Amino acid sequence: MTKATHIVALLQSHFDGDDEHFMTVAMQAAANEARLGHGKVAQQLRDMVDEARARKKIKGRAVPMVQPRGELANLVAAKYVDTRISSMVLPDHLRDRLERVILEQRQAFRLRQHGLQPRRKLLLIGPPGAGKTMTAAAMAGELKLPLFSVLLDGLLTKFMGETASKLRAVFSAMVDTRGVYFFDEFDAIGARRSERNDVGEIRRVLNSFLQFLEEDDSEGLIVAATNHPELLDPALFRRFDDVIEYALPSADVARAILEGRLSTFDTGSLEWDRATKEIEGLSQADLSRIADEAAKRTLLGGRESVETDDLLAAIAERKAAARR
Ligand SMILES: Nc1ncnc2c1ncn2[C@@H]1O[C@H](COP(=O)(O)OP(=O)(O)OP(=O)(O)O)[C@@H](O)[C@H]1O
Repeated sequence: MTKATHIVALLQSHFDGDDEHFMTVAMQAAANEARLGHGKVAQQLRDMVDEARARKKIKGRAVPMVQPRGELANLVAAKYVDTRISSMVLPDHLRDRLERVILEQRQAFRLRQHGLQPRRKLLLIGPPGAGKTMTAAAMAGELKLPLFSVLLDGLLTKFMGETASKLRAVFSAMVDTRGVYFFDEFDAIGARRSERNDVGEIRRVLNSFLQFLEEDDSEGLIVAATNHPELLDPALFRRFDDVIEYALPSADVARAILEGRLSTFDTGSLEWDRATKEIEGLSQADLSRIADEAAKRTLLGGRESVETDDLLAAIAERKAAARR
């Protein structure tokens, strides 16, 4: 058993907020356990101290990334978000996959203790407005991590080699600051290597990305998203831990999105069947806009309940805008 004096010293250093002394005492306790022949628990204590020290080192080096400085300021936009998976309307299979990533991240320490790696490199594919960006935000919100959106305009320059070095800066930031790093419109980076293009720059960028992704063992999440998976180099798919596919909403999902956004209104008299017939082909993003538009019509009409005509007019307007 660990000596009572160790427990007293651990408590004392905990109350004093002296992390270094806390870890020294923990190592003394480990040595004591080893002397008593309790090799397994001794090793467990040492591993925990090593892990805690590594985390501290990472934290200690952190740039205050909410305002990225220097070159990084042009490469990533940082923010804290409070989006949740529960605020998304998702088919069960998709919700299960996203929750699995979050669970693995939350239990990362336990997994690593057994030599297992949590899922942390995700590729999201699917049509525009289907919730890929919202997913990246929800991951950040659930894990209480900052969301770093990589700015393609800052990253992709016409000068050979410069983009690769900027990409390196983003990947080093991942080591310094744990967060969700979101590469939207990822096809701009991940297009096929065989594609002919200006002076081979894109090919070079892709090769760098593949290399950085492969070497990366930071603790954050890398989330790449594209509406054009067919343009991606096949080599990319297997470098991600998970490729998650998004689709336009089913009638049930569509109705749930509308109902969710209109939840502060009375929707009791809405003829849902008439409305859902009209929404085929519209995305989750279209539906949230439609709900907002119907809500405005209701409010400005001085009513408390949304009428079918409010919704049908909002749908027609959205479809017309999409055709333009
Ligand atoms: N599953 C969902 N549940 C509820 N609302 C959603 C969902 N997916 C998307 N939305 C709504 O649509 C908006 C746009 O979605 P988002 O930006 O995540 O789409 P995207 O797939 O990233 O699109 P793009 O490829 O055009 O960037 C969200 O801000 C949200 O209001």
